[in-house]
Amino acid sequence: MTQHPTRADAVALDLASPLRARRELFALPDGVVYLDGNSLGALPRAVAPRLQQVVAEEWGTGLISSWNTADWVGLGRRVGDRIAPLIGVAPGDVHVGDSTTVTLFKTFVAASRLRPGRRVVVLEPTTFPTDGYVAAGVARMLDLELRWCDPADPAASLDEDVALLSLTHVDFRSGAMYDLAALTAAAHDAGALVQWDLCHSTGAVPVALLDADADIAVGCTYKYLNGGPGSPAFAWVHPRHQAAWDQPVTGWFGHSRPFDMDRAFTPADGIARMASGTPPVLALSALDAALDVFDGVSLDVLRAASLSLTDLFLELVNARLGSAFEVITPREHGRRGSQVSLRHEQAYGVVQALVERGVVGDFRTPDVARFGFAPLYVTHADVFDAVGHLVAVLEGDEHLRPEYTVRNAVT
Ligand SMILES: Cc1ncc(COP(=O)(O)O)c(C=O)c1O
Ligand SMILES: Nc1c(O)cccc1C(=O)C[C@H](N)C(=O)O
Repeated sequence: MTQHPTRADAVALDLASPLRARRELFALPDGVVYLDGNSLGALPRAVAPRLQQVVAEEWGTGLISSWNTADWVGLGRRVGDRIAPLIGVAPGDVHVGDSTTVTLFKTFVAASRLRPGRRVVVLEPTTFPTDGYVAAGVARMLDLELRWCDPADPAASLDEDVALLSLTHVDFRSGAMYDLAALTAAAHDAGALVQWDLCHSTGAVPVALLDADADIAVGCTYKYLNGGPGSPAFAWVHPRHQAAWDQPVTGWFGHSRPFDMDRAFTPADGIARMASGTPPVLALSALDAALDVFDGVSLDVLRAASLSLTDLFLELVNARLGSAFEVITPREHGRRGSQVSLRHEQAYGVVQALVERGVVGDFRTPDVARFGFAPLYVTHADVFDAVGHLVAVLEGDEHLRPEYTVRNAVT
């Protein structure tokens, strides 16, 4: 095998990293190398005390008055304001409150209604399944046509019938990243709107929605934003579309004056009309505390750290494992998110054997081992150790254990 960086080299990179103090903001278990932050982010230390305070004081003592005294009503907007700089938009334009799936339902419907003469919604077939399921449901409901594009060239599917191009910025399986600005421009050239699913980019990859002149974006907050299992998703709608934005779940929290209890629905101004029902205050509080870890972090520094980690992983895999795996993540920086995916016939066994050794990645059917590199808490030493365990798993045939022939893990 070829020469490769040593563990001392990896530690030196960690010591030189401007983010080195950030890892201490997370409560990671000892002895675990956590490379699954692209599925569920680690726990920031600030979350438990904040939840304790919200439960005991705001809920327990403040009771109903906390809607006003603790401004529970404005919590979603405040959290949205903290996500805004991470996706390159202005504060006041980000809604946080529902699951990604429900948010996508609202945005698919509202976006299609902005282009009434056009009947086609374009998606890449490699998208995360929920995006496709929701788009199909909306297409059935509104009598639209779903058009699956060539993932390598989504722009080729655009024509004068397309209302919306909806793409996932970073692919959940391969970690490949689309050129957000170029594809936004291509959609606009065809007279279509563009929606970006930012689940796998927000908090790890700089996103510049306003600079790119995008129309709509949706993303979850439990991956690189570390909001915790099931934390609410965000939605951004370009201000030019907000006045005409007509989302289908017109509940009282999206009303301009909810407590007037009017019979008629009058949507709130701006992005606030994306709300439907009572916001998930405990989940929003956890997310609010979790976002502290991004305070003072520049997106360029975050990106440099992410690329340094994925570069090192790729270099070590290449040098120490040769052709044992097919790397399905693009090697060009401009096309790579913050994960590396390796194809192997026994990928499930590989991932399970690694978990046994304390290295947590995940498996995606049928043959992909996925490793996410959350730049705020994954270190270069983690990367070095993970590859060492990967080598040991293959050398010891640990991935071939009979118990791994049945796939029974859900994540
Ligand atoms: C690209 C993408 N979209 C949507 C989702 C999921 O939606 P939800 O948060 O509703 O489970 C995921 C992951 O779970 C995802 O990776
Ligand atoms: N949201 C998840 C869940 O509730 C359970 C297990 C995994 C997830 C995920 O987020 C999966 C993830 N979106 C993926 O990229 O595969």
